[in-house]
Amino acid sequence: MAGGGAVKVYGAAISVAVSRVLTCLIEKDVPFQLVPLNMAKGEHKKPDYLKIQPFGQVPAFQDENITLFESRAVLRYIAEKHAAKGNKKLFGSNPLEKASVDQWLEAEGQSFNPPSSVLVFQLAFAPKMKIKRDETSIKLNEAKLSKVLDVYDRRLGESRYLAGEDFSLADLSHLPAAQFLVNSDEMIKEAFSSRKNVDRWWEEISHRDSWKKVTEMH
Ligand SMILES: N[C@@H](CCC(=O)N[C@@H](CS)C(=O)NCC(=O)O)C(=O)O
Repeated sequence: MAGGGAVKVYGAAISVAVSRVLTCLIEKDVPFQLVPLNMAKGEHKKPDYLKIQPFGQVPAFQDENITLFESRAVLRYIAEKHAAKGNKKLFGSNPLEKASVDQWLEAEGQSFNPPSSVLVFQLAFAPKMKIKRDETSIKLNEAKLSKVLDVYDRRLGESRYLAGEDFSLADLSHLPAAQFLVNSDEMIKEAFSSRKNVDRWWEEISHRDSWKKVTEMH
């Protein structure tokens, strides 16, 4: 993956926000180096790391002398900087297409992510960490996620992907959390598969080569 001048991504591929960035780099054919951090030992809270990710989270991203954080901002940067490389359709090609990608990328961050991130923790990580599941929170967030999926199902009845006819950053951004959810809970798997258009969309995006490569790194 790495080559001379490769960009650096700090964190582990298993992390949702890190694998979002890795998928984008693979789609764009941009060589990268994954720099592991030992989060169990709190390396993400050490002063040196806080200089590049002041919130003490992963990923942090480094391209020559610039550093960035916030995975969705990093996606936009990679797609703009490497507009002529790899998948050229990830971030649209005119202001209106870009606005549509941005709109659905915001929907992922503002509407899909809040319930999904709670559910990923409760259903995928808490059991491994031997933390007791919070059933009330699971029910509440499953209901919130269902409402979001209803909106997606209607939208995906009108267009092949969320932002239009091409796979974009907006679809890509959903992959990591959605994969944890459908893998770890039958009810959520059913919430995806019982919605015809969401089901078709999920089958299509989750089988992309870029995403398969990232899941192999998990
Ligand atoms: N909004 C941030 C979220 C990053 C985030 O939540 N990272 C998690 C892992 S997926 C993390 O570092 N958690 C450890 C912590 O918050 O201490 C982004 O998209 O980059």
